[in-house]
Amino acid sequence: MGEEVDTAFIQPPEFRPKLQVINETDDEIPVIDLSTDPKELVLEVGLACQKWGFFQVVNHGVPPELLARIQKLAKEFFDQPMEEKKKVKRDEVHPMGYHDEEHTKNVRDWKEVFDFWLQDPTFLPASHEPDDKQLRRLTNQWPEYPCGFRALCEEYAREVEKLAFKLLELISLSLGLPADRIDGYFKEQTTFLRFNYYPPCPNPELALGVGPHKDGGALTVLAQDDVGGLQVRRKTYGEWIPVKPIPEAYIINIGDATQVWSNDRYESPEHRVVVNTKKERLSVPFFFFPAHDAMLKPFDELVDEQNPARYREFNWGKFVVTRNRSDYKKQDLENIQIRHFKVVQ
Ligand SMILES: O=C(O)CCC(=O)C(=O)O
Ligand SMILES: [Fe+2]
Repeated sequence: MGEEVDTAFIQPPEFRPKLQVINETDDEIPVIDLSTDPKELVLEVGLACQKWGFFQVVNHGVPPELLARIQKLAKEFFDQPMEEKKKVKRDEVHPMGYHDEEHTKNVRDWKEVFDFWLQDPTFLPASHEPDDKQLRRLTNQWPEYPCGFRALCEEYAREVEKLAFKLLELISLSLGLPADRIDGYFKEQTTFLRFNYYPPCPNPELALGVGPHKDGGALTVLAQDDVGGLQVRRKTYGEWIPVKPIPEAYIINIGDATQVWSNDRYESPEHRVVVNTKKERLSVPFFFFPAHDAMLKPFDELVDEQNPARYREFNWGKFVVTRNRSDYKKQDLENIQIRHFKVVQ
């Protein structure tokens, strides 16, 4: 044994990954062809959302050469000296930019990130205090190098946004709702994109690239490279299932907002990223987040006497800001989760 990771990265024993190769199962995360006949497509999406909350899509409309260019650009950014990356370091005033101390559940993740808002500026509540009605105007931080970074990031984000809206419509239809039922929550958005860079790790049995978590928004549209490492926790037996890299496909997962809207018909799945000793890995998630003033609760159409609402209404902006408080200060209490809005039955 040579190097050892810093203790900040060490997962509690129950969270450490078992690294033996998981036997191939015939029960894999579904791959959905978006060029399928619309009626069939809605059924496939509905089944995938119910069973896994995770699926991959092909024939999705995002040009593969654009994805290849953005992956190359992101890699060039992370390959720069730390001094250069720190010029766009994220802090409390600029919550977007470069960061290498991301924590999930108070344990440090083995990765570096670069974040940017889809909409510049983006508005969020100034504080988590319920009575504070002030807003903060938030803007992106762009590095000087690699050249053309901003233009390509913006072009890529707009293409993935189209795919995200298409998926939102399919999800809406699969719940028996009109295609545009959810669109209104996204006129103004708090969506952001992220580059996740996972360097090789000397102790992949002790640390994780990202600890177990659920994504917050409506859905996530994620590109991964060919290395692998993303795992989803299966609902029925609870074991961790790898999400197989498929060239040019996007991985889609349901987030907390959709869980609330659907009144738990679709659940936001738990997932994590394992790292390895040899290969670096890059992933590019698009976190499709509603507007700061969106009020979230189960859709009336999905609620009746047999199926009462399982969540009380809450404000999306305050939820996000409360969650983000743990980014810079270690919190004693567990971070806010949607189950804190659950109605006790
Ligand atoms: O890197 C990945 O494959 C997934 C990362 C992830 O879950 C996240 O950034 O929320
Ligand atoms: Fe995630």
